[in-house]
Amino acid sequence: MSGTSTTTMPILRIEHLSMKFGGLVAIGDLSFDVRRGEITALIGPNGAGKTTVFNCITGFYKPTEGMIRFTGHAGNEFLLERMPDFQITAKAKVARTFQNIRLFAGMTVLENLLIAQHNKLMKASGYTILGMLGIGGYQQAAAEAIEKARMWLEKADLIDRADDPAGDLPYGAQRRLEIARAMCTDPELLCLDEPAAGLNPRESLALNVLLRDIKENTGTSILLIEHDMSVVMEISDHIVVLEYGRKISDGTPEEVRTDPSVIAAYLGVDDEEVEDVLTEVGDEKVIEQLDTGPDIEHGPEASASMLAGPVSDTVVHGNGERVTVDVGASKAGQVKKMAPAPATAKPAVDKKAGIANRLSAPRDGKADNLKLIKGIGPVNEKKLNDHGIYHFDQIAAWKKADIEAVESYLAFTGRITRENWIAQAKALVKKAATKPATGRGGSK
Ligand SMILES: Nc1ncnc2c1ncn2[C@@H]1O[C@H](COP(=O)(O)OP(=O)(O)OP(=O)(O)O)[C@@H](O)[C@H]1O
Repeated sequence: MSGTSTTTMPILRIEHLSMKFGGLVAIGDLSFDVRRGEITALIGPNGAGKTTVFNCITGFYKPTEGMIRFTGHAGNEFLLERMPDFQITAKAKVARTFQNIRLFAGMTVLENLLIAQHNKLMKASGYTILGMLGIGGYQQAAAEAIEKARMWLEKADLIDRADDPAGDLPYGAQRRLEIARAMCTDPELLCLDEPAAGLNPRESLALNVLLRDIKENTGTSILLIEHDMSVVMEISDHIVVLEYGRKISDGTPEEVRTDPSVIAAYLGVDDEEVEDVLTEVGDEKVIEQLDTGPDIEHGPEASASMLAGPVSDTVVHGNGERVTVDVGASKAGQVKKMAPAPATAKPAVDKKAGIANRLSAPRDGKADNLKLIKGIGPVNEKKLNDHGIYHFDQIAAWKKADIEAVESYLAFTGRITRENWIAQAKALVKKAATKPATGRGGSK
């Protein structure tokens, strides 16, 4: 124990954490802080290692390497990686919930909250029957336990269901009950594994309210794993992003939201968006590489990850063993590697110049709806407009050199031909010509 003031110390400091399962590096050299009194979110694609981090913090796994330093509000310091799980709960006061709900379904809602305080009540009884019958502080402890349960039932908006079996509650209410139950143990750190999973928007909102209440009105710090970005961006003070067990971003919601590595690895759920980011910072080779998907031979076999593949880089463990996997697996890493663009890269204006039939503005101030061409989404429509292409007839008239110039800018080699944009554009021009009143065709 340090005994020093802890006001500026993070409640949790993860330092060079690694966790290896056989040849798979689920977490590699991960360091980050959970600051006191804040909500920290741990995000990343499926299989990125988030739950493994939780399992290391809460003592379910012993990490292969690294330190997990917990500093309580009174200056009490613990190295969690050295403690058995029950001590992490009891001494360090770290509570957690799981991805799948683990309530006592047959007990009432109130009983679930009382049983969470069982240890404290037993202690008050002096572990004797006489104690439980009223000698000593048991009665008072029991009254306090009921009062605390009542308070959390109210905060979790469950007071009307106190006497119902927990298993009868709707899903979102069960999630809140789990959190209320964890809070009845007076944790200093609350670790929540996907609390918004499966919730409808109304239930997500109720969850946000509850978590904000915990942050603002208790001393409890929260570490949250969550896929629901509406929850993460709304309530988090600090976000740490993992990809293949490595940290790729760490900052405020705004910083993380605009980090190209994150967009590519996780937030850019749509391939076109990933390509969009890469177009800004990379070249088409990277996109072609991504199109081929992950290298299964070097990665975890049956991971749930949509980006599942090799864990990147090499990790050297204490025993001298090295685990090396394909560096090229990380989409975020590829984006990072490509930025900033090399000084020799051609400026976009050169590529613009390559399209022969550019216009400075749409004719009659009205552009055609280029999204009617299969393969052109809103992002590419905007890019085409930015490059002076507004009308179907412009696309219909493209020659080989124009196609090359456009593909070079959009980084979609072969796509215009593959998706037959020219023929689609010609058909739309023809259609518009037969309905001149709609003004859709744009061929004037
Ligand atoms: N006990 C284990 N034995 C072997 N491999 C494991 C074990 N636990 C996790 N892994 C592997 O470690 C990697 C990280 O898994 P983890 O569950 O931590 O990811 P996650 O980011 O929480 O994913 P999700 O969002 O899908 O829950 C995965 O490839 C997973 O298969």
